[in-house]
Amino acid sequence: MRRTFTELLSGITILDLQGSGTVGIGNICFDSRQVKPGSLFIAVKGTVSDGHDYIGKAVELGVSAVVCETMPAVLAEGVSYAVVADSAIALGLIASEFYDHPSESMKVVGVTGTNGKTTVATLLFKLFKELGYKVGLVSTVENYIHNSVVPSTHTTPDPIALNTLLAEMVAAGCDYCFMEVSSHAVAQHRIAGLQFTGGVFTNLTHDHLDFHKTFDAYLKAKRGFFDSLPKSAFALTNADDRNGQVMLQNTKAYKKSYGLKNMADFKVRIIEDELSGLILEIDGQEVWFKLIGNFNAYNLLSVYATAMLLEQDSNRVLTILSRLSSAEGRFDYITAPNGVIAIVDYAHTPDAVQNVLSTIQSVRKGIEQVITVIGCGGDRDRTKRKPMAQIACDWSDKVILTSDNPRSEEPMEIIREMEAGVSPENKRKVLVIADRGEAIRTACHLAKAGDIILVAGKGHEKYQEIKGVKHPFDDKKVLTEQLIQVG
Ligand SMILES: CC(=O)N[C@H]1[C@@H](OP(=O)(O)OP(=O)(O)OC[C@H]2O[C@@H](n3ccc(=O)[nH]c3=O)[C@H](O)[C@@H]2O)O[C@H](CO)[C@@H](O)[C@@H]1O[C@H](C)C(=O)N[C@@H](C)C(=O)N[C@H](CCC(=O)O)C(=O)O
Ligand SMILES: Nc1ncnc2c1ncn2[C@@H]1O[C@H](COP(=O)(O)OP(=O)(O)OP(=O)(O)O)[C@@H](O)[C@H]1O
Ligand SMILES: N[C@H](CCC[C@H](N)C(=O)O)C(=O)O
Ligand SMILES: [Mg+2]
Repeated sequence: MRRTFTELLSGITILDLQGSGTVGIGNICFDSRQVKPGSLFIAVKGTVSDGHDYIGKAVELGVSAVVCETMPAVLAEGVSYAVVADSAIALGLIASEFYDHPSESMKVVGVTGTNGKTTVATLLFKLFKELGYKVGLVSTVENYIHNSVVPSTHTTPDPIALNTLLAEMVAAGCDYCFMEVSSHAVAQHRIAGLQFTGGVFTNLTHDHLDFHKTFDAYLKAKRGFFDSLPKSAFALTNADDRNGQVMLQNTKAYKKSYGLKNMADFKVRIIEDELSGLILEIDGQEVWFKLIGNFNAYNLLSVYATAMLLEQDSNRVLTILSRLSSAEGRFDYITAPNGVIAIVDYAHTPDAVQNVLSTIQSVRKGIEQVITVIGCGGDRDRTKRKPMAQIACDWSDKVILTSDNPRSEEPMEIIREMEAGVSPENKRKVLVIADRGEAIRTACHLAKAGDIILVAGKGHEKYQEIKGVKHPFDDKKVLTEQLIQVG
């Protein structure tokens, strides 16, 4: 794929151009550490550093052209430079152009919200595959190009990685792509230039305030996704979420809603919510689903509604959906030979912890203990720590506070911040064991037949990040080894 510099900039206002606009570009990049000779380097301002500081390095490594927001004081001979108002937006548009607008050659549906994105996007991916389509998936757990897995690094990748993936999906003949749209991705314009057929909103609760600073800024980032949808797209919102309507305030897309409580275009009624699954009434039909918990009634309904908006057959959709299991590490449970039930769940926000624990309360028989093992991620929203610990204590009989991914932080410091959320009357329930493996094993030793262990926060993750090193770690593996040994 070789294009001229100005061809790649089509649709972008160039504020200043120095050098030739017709220079051929063989590759695009935004990281000086990945420059290949003949590339176009796009300088983006980041959260840690500023790509503009690496223009000199990129030029040394042989780039042919540079896109930036301020013209460098010294220009290298034979290199072309274009100044644009926002190079993060330009990066998205250039990446789409470079890969021939792959999002326009498929039906791409984006899913955004604090919790449930992976669950909804993955269910849609599995459903549409079973309906007979070729499908792509962009998600926190894994990306898929129909049957081939591409490891995931982010919930929503950077624009170049994203358009590369989408182009591969188009090349593989995919009809649909279901993708998670994180608030970071909207704020950093990772999705600029993509054409969506539809957008789905799950819910908005406390998360990522380290990055967005205020809840209002977080809300606006999520809403930005719907603001950018075209008239031809659908915008499907959760009618029961406090911010469900606000999300669609400015959208040009046609608005649809789903819900359990409030008036909505797509409605569901919970008939039964048990450990064996959910029985829901959707569109007048009673259907059993493998997924567990009230919150999954929302996820299933949004998947059903999306399929209806994409004009699929209602009966086939419900039949297939009823057979599907959830994404890996989402209410993933094992029953040990000694009768202990252990659940691994990716709950890493206060709302998710509350949802998963209230689900456990609603399905438990009565006398058994609920033992929760929980930590909070380092270098992420610190204000989640207190409420997550508080909710864990309020809804469990015993809580083991431990480490999640401490990243660069001191594990015990994070745990101390969590402990501040433990009320005096809950103190007796709490144990502190910083080593996550040890914490899980202790929970297994404490549990008796019928007891329920919840290991929250890391779900599918196969590593634990401590001081910049990712050590192999798998909650479910530790549980399985321990419970089979104990049992
Ligand atoms: C906070 C955040 O979102 N950071 C992302 C961001 O990095 P950054 O802004 O810190 O970049 P930076 O280091 O300041 O560098 C600025 C620019 O200079 C360039 N640079 C830098 C150094 C150098 O030597 N040469 C060079 O050219 C960089 O390539 C970049 O273009 O842009 C990078 C490239 O796209 C991302 O990899 C990085 O994700 C980091 C690793 C991350 O952990 N992100 C998380 C918080 C994230 O994005 N999470 C969301 C949501 C999760 C969810 O709830 O599901 C996600 O979508 O995954
Ligand atoms: N609709 C929902 N409402 C509230 N909580 C939910 C919902 N769906 C899932 N959860 C909870 O949130 C956890 C994460 O779910 P999921 O991975 O689907 O969300 P996500 O939005 O993709 O998260 P992330 O932002 O980390 O990618 C689940 O393990 C469950 O505890
Ligand atoms: N995508 C989420 C993942 C959090 C998972 C949790 N295990 C942690 O490390 O905090 C984030 O980047 O905030
Ligand atoms: Mg996700």
